[in-house]
Amino acid sequence: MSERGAAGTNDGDRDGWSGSAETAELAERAHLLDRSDPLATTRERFSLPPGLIYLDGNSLGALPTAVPERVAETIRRDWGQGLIASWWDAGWWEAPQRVGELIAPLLGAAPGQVVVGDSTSVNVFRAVVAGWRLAQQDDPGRTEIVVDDTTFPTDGYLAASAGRLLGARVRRAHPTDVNAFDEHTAVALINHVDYRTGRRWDLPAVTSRAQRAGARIVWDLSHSAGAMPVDLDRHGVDLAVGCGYKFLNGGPGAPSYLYVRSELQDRLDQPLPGWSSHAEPFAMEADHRPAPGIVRARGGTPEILSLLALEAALEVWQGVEIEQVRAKSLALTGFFMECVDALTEPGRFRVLTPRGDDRGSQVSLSAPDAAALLPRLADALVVGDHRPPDVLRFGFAPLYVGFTDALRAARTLARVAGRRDVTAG
Ligand SMILES: Cc1ncc(COP(=O)(O)O)c(C=O)c1O
Ligand SMILES: Nc1c(O)cccc1C(=O)C[C@H](N)C(=O)O
Repeated sequence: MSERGAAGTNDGDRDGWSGSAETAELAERAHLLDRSDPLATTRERFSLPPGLIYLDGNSLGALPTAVPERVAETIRRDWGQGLIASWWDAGWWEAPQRVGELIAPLLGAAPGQVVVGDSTSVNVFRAVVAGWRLAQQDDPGRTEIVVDDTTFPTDGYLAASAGRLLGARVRRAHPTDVNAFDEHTAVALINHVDYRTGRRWDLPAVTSRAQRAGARIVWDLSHSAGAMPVDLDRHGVDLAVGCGYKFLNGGPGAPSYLYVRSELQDRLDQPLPGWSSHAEPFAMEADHRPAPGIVRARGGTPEILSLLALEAALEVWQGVEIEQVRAKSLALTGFFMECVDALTEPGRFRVLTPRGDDRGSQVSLSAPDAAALLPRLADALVVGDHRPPDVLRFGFAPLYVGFTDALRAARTLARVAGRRDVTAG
């Protein structure tokens, strides 16, 4: 469980530094950037421990202030008093579609194409097999599932398992490989942002390459949705999935979302149908008769408590444009890289994240002692994470992280990494 150790104790000097002209200039810029930040006030919509610089929202988003009361009320009133009637009276039964409609604008999806429920892993499986079956309907001769070779592990594991069940060959390919897909490819599963390096792949180009080869495409948007526009409808994406607990702040284990392009829904043959995806769930028929529309992508009983926590969490997006979020995300990550360059010893860290706009909302640095630095950062109230063997990841959630936070994190990093002159004491 190497994930442990990220939560630190609140002690020690957190801001100390020498105050050189260079650092003073960075501080001044951070201050000005925060002052002109149109998203500066959205931080008030979150409940964060005082003094903490939380740079792990790409793994577990922060707690929106609306969530605790909403969940408590759902438990006390709707479960405690309403009991079984709450499935209808409190809108529980429709919640997977209702929460899907709240996420849809963040994905660039018109209504009726997003449903929420089950884990991302489960929906990866659902989408890959559904994509395979859609491809087989058009061309039963296709034999391959292609997975990007930088994928988050769960996607690779599930594609491999789907491959064994379907009798498909599973092939790894790099997302920039123009020959990644061919006449054998039935479905491709690609991560929009590489969880390790923060590199963003070209969704329109990869989608069109896959589709030109006659394949169906499934995007895993876990590290992009909520941090940048993804424009699924505009780019004609077939299927997409993603986590509810990262940039969507739905809480630990929040249900995931599944997007199915409307034109494909009538033909969707998903591998995990349940009574809740049935056209008449309460008819209790022996055979599954798929519901029309996106409901067809549901499974069993929805996980109401976590679904409604996610629904309350999505209130933080009121009045927020995803383009503003992207602009701030690029500015924040760019500023952080600049601070790391200026404040840490040359060569101490290698920046793995692209400096161009082909990046997500995180900065990954490699150093041989990355694992040892993480708890020291946490002790100084800077929370990032570590991915083996040598990567330090810092996620920048633009709704609650500011430029002064980015500078403070870089200064703290410089100090724990041994830069004595960045310590004032
Ligand atoms: C890109 C990506 N896909 C899938 C997952 C797995 O999601 P879950 O464990 O919630 O099923 C994660 C994170 O754990 C992820 O980063
Ligand atoms: N889901 C997680 C969890 O339950 C505990 C710790 C981390 C996670 C993560 O989401 C990891 C994340 N997908 C990653 O990008 O590494």
